Amino acid sequence: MPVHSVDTTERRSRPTPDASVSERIRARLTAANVRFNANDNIAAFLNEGELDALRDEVAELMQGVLRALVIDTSRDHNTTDTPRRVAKMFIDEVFAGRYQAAPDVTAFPNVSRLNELMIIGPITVRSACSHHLCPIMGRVWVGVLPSAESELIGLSKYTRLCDWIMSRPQIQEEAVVMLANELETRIHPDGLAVVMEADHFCMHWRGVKDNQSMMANSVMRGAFLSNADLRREFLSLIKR
Ligand SMILES: Nc1nc2c(ncn2[C@@H]2O[C@H](COP(=O)(O)OP(=O)(O)OP(=O)(O)O)[C@@H](O)[C@H]2O)c(=O)[nH]1
Repeated sequence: MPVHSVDTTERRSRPTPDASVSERIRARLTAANVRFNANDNIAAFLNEGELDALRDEVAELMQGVLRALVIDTSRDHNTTDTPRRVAKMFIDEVFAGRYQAAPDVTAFPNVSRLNELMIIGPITVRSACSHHLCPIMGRVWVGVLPSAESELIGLSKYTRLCDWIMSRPQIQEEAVVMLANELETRIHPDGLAVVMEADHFCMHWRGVKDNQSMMANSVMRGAFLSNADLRREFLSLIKR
């Protein structure tokens, strides 16, 4: 008779001793019941040194992808190091927003009780779609209407936070909402607006091959929703 029964979820999420590093990380996320979609940050579930091991694991699997594509990486000098390059690009560059902790953002109290519209942008966006992992390149504008109780953050931090959120595979509709949530939590403004316009290379480079179309979307919160004049002022200023 077993001394205690093991819940099937627990058993499923427990890695075997020879589990790969990605399996160990996934087991921790599953045990904590934490979502790990393509656009989620999982930095809190990585242990010291695991990013290096994860890079090695991705490189090894990438080698398998090239093999399956019938590319002779042993004799083609251009592709010999491609698996490692791609692994490094995914983990340390284009999807770094999944694996790195949020940037440090110093917040200052709004001592002058500023309550005028601020606009930051255009902030360059580099992201990727979660369907084809093709680039999404675009621009973001942020409008903030602070309240007396708001925290103010440095200008560069808008770009850092935007880059952190965008450096993940995702869809644009979710990206703008995630960015708005992040800014709202940190600034506690009376109103927040985020507008993004971007080119999707899954539409330009492949698929429909429509080079002209882009996507624009916006998130309006608080005063930007309730005050049409404020919304108009923001939208007319970013059009300049
Ligand atoms: N809504 C939305 N769709 C996106 C975004 N990025 C890419 N897509 C679309 O996601 C869809 C994926 O569609 P699928 O039919 O599964 O993939 P597919 O057969 O390769 O589609 P095609 O691109 O039409 O060749 C495509 O229509 C893409 O254009 C985004 O940010 N938001």
